[in-house]
Amino acid sequence: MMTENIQVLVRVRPLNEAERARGDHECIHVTDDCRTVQFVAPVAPDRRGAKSVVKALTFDGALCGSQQSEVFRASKITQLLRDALEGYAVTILAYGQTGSGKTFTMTGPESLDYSDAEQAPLPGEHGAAGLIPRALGELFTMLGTPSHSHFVRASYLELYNEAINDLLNPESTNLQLRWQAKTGVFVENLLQVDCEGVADAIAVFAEGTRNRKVGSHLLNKDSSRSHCIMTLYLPRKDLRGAEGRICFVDLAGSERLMETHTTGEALKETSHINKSLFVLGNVISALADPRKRAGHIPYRDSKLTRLLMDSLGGEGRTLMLACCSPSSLYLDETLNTLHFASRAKNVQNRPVVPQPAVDTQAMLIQQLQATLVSLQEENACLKLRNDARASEPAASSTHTGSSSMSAGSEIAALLADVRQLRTSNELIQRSHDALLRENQQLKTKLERLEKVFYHSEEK
Ligand SMILES: Nc1ncnc2c1ncn2[C@@H]1O[C@H](COP(=O)(O)OP(=O)(O)OP(=O)(O)O)[C@@H](O)[C@H]1O
Repeated sequence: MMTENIQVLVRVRPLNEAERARGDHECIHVTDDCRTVQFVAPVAPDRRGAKSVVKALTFDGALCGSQQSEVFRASKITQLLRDALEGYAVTILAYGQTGSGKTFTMTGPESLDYSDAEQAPLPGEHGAAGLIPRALGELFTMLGTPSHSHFVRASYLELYNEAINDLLNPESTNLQLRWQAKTGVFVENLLQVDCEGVADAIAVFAEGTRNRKVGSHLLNKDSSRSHCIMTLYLPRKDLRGAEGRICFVDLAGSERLMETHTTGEALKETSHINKSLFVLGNVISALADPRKRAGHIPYRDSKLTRLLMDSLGGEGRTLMLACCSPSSLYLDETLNTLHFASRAKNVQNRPVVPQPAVDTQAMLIQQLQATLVSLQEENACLKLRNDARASEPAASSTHTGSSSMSAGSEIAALLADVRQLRTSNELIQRSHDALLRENQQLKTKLERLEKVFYHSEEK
């Protein structure tokens, strides 16, 4: 099976007003090759007294500035959407310290108002729109409206204090993670909304974004307090092939409690955020290390990593957007992000389009149904011919003795055919019903087995 490393793109935002006013300087720099990030790393003083050294890390891409269209291009979203339409599970994951620009990159600036689903700006209307609205626009440009090839359904969840909440149905909280052979890990009872066109998809995105938990602290006045995942499911209309999907993950940012002066409920939120990011770091470290890769990977230590199992070392295709602040004040956090991103680059996935299991029962039922329909048609045809013959004037049927004899025997033969067809219709109908019952029993049995398997896995 082909392996493929997680793709990593680094985005360095510009210094903000507060940082400039404070006199912070830029401590990282993207070089002209648009792949390398240079930074001044502190080291223990050497004999000549030097305390820092210029280092560089290379990624699949690196950019700075505020141009959203550049991020869209560099992320190769069009190709990723094509992959998802083909049946792959694609994930785009924004990672970085609080205030580093994850939400700006995924959604857009605060000035873009998604608070009213009806009035939400459509992609193309605003150059500052982030990756998600742009990807929604691109998807429907590719599919056309209405789409003839795929259905599009969307879900939007947040992971807040280790509880999964449905952002499209705010009453639906603390949802459970389940597992089944066909889909792997999934969130039970998570609402999936049909999107017929880009306006529907943007309205869904706006509704979920409005319901996200946002808080304010010293490093970011609109800080995400939860990890959010918007997923587009893309089943084919002809029911052939696997259902692809594309997930947009906007992680909450790690933060230093001392600096954000966090207390009370916010302190609890931050501890949960930091803990799940810590587990994410452990999972990435284990997967990035060829000696540990084959051993135990601690996915089960947090819901976030369980949700991302397929994207990290699994069968999906993943792009990580590592967001960084350039401010010298946050050099430590930025170096953490860059080293995390560098490890993530070594994580290998094995992207495959899952082959739908061949359901022989279903195929047999389909064949029987087709036979039944053609027999019914034939039957109706024969009946018509039969009725027509029976109503023909007697004169014409008694034209000659022998022709009357042959017509009579033909009718008798036809009636025998009809009787035979009726009998075989009934037999097919009965075996069809029996197969349906058997199929239902097998499905119930399979669900029971999956539950047992899932519970034993949980233990
Ligand atoms: N590339 C950029 N260009 C201009 N402004 C940016 C850029 N990235 C981020 N910003 C601004 O910086 C601030 C923080 O960004 P954002 O809220 O996206 O950070 P975040 O990483 O999502 O933070 P948190 O983890 O706390 O939610 C916002 O005011 C945002 O508009």
